[in-house]
Amino acid sequence: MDGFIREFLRELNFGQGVALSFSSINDQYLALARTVRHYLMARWLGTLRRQFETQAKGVAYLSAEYLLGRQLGNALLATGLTDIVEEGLAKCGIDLATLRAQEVEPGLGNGGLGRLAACFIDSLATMSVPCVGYGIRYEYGIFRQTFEDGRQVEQPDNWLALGSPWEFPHPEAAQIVNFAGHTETYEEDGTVRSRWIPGWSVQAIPYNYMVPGYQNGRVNTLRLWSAVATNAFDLRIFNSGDYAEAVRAQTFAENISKVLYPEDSTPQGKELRLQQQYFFVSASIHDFIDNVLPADFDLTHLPDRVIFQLNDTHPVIGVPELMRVLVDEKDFDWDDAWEITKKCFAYTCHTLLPEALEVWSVDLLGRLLPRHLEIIYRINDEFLDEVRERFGDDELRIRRMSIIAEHPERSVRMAYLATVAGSKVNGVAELHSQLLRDKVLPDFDEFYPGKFINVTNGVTPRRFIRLANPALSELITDALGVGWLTDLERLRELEPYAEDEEFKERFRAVKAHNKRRLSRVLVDRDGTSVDDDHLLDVMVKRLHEYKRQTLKLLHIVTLYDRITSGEVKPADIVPRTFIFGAKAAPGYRMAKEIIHLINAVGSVVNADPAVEGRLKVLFPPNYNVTLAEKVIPAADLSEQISLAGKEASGTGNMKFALNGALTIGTDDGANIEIRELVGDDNFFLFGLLEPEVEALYAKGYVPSSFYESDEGLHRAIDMIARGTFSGGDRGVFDGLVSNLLYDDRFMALADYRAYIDAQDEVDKAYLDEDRWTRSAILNVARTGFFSSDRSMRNYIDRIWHTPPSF
Ligand SMILES: [N-]=[N+]=N[C@]1([C@H](N)O)O[C@H](CO)[C@@H](O)[C@H](O)[C@H]1O
Repeated sequence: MDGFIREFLRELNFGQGVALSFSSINDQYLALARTVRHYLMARWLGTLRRQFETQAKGVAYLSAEYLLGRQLGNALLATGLTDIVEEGLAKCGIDLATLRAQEVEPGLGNGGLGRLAACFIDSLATMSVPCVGYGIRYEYGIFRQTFEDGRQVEQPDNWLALGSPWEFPHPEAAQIVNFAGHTETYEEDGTVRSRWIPGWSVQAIPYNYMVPGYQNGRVNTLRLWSAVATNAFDLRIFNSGDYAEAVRAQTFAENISKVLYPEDSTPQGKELRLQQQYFFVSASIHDFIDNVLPADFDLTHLPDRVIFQLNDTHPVIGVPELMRVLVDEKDFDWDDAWEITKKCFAYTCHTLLPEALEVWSVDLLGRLLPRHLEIIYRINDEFLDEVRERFGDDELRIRRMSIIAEHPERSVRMAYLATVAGSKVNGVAELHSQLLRDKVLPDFDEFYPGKFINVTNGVTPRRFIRLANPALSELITDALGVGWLTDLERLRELEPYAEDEEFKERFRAVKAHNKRRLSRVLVDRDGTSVDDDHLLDVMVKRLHEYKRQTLKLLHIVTLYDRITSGEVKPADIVPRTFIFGAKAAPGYRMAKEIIHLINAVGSVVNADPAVEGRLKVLFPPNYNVTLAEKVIPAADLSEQISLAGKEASGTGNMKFALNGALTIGTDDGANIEIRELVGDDNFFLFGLLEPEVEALYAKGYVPSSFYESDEGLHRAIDMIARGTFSGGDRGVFDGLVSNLLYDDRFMALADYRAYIDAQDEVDKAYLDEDRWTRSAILNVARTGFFSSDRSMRNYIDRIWHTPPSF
């Protein structure tokens, strides 16, 4: 410990340049972060050296998003230094928790996809698998959400403002990334070749982040790129007095990595977004070839050294980029280059929403990346030749399968390009992968037998059990001993404890403790609190109509109506606190309307003495990884109520079950696999199944018919319509009400009755405390499958073939 204190004070004095007695919390946090990273440095350098010596095949994970969460706690856990640091700091009169709370989390992602990437690289490091995560170092991450009069207002997320001690910039390893310009063909030894004459370029500066394995001596690397101008400052123009023009190039370049696009599942076809995608993918591919591979490496063997995993379609421009590098820069002939490329990529699809599958117009692509468009055209021509060979001149099939869509505008279907080029295509939950094969890409599943597989998502137990829920972790370790954190299926051994009175007592005490802890956090944060005798009913995820926060709202309004109409005595209602957490994409008007209504319903319910102590609605703003770590361990009920066939997987659902919450949910995404593992008795299932949804769409869905035929639903919608939650002003939520009655694309009204009935079952179950506790323990015991370590084992065995290398 003395060693730690010495290091820390040295870092404070010589790193921060302050004496302990004059140091700010931020000084102390930065000094601590840098001290802790010292303890990881040897492991990092050791990992890099061993990787270079062994030349083992590794994963290059290409993702436009990484939702990392705070780093300090995870670094302390990985090094096993938490207790020493806590005591050492206490000796200096410093509280570790205060410094941990000082860290601003890097919000470099929108939701599930970004967090999944973070869980995956954590697991690969803990499993000693060589991996470099590649992405973008956005200067501004996902916006900070505030509420004004119940409406979402976005604030810029200036996460770097107070310093960023976990990153290591390496300007000397910058890559040049080109854009625009034109191509020209030329003849060489009888072969017509094409070359790209770019119009402009930027520099990509790498910032390295440690990805520490859990107590295994290994530290992998996350390399995030930041854009700067190739010539940042034009002195000649400056001396001519046009100061803004003098730095225009720099401003222009910086824009590329300035800010994360805040859309989740609805991509923005903006040019800057494509610039961002090409920027990090081109820099990453060149970096891997120039800096990870030995200088004289023969790229014919590239597939033996790396698999580029495409995290959704965002990095798919990497396919024509590798072809360009091999053909134009390394003089490979086309066919050889294509054979290499096809073995080097694999693609994970994360969605089922047609509007979420990215397409880029050939106009934009031709302007920004003219050589890449040429390459895509040739890939498509050769692919369609193969299709014709197999199926003859079936024009409809050719048009359906062409990477180039002709309507509504000639554009490149990135999911098709990824499927043609990828060695494997996977969905992220069983149902999702099946629907990908049957509904989204059936022609490709038929054309490429065996290419489509499933790898169900997972979450890292280091962050979402050990760090987020130390009380539960202690209880599990008391029962099972150590080792379960890296072998989560061992949670099965907890099953017998569901019948153990003392364990059940301690399990309930853990949940109550986490509720009190959450309440303290919310009191500090927003001045609100949680009653720990309330059933905590939690819905935290991005705001999207397919996730159906409106259905949750209709339940709350129904309960409120039951009490205020006198239909039910307040004492007969199981006291519930509803917690929402959700950001809406700034341009998603209906999502913002729903946020407004949640806050409106909350302010009326929370102020109404008739329901005081029975119903409470909380909507802490700015839901993020840090808040998730406090909310999820405190929850009793996990809301996973998307319309069947819409949520590819979900990962929050897994985190809740692993922390002892029971799920109320539809048979959608990974809910199905959770229900199958925990058992129907320990899951509140409701709602239309995916085939029933399709049948209702086909038959013609008339949402108002459900309103007409269900009195409870009728009353709930009428309460909203007549202004009960908007001071009697009927107009405020008119748009939302009309959308529900006459559009309701995601069938909230169709599933209303089944949902309300299931919620009444929840009330009955919760009143039987012993039954609820047993179910909660069985949820923990039976969901070890959802560790991201298991997901990684599946990727390694079925796609990557990158065994751990020690
Ligand atoms: N983009 N995207 N897709 C999602 C999430 N919104 O980020 O990816 C997540 C990670 O695969 C999924 O769990 C989730 O269902 C899916 O909607």
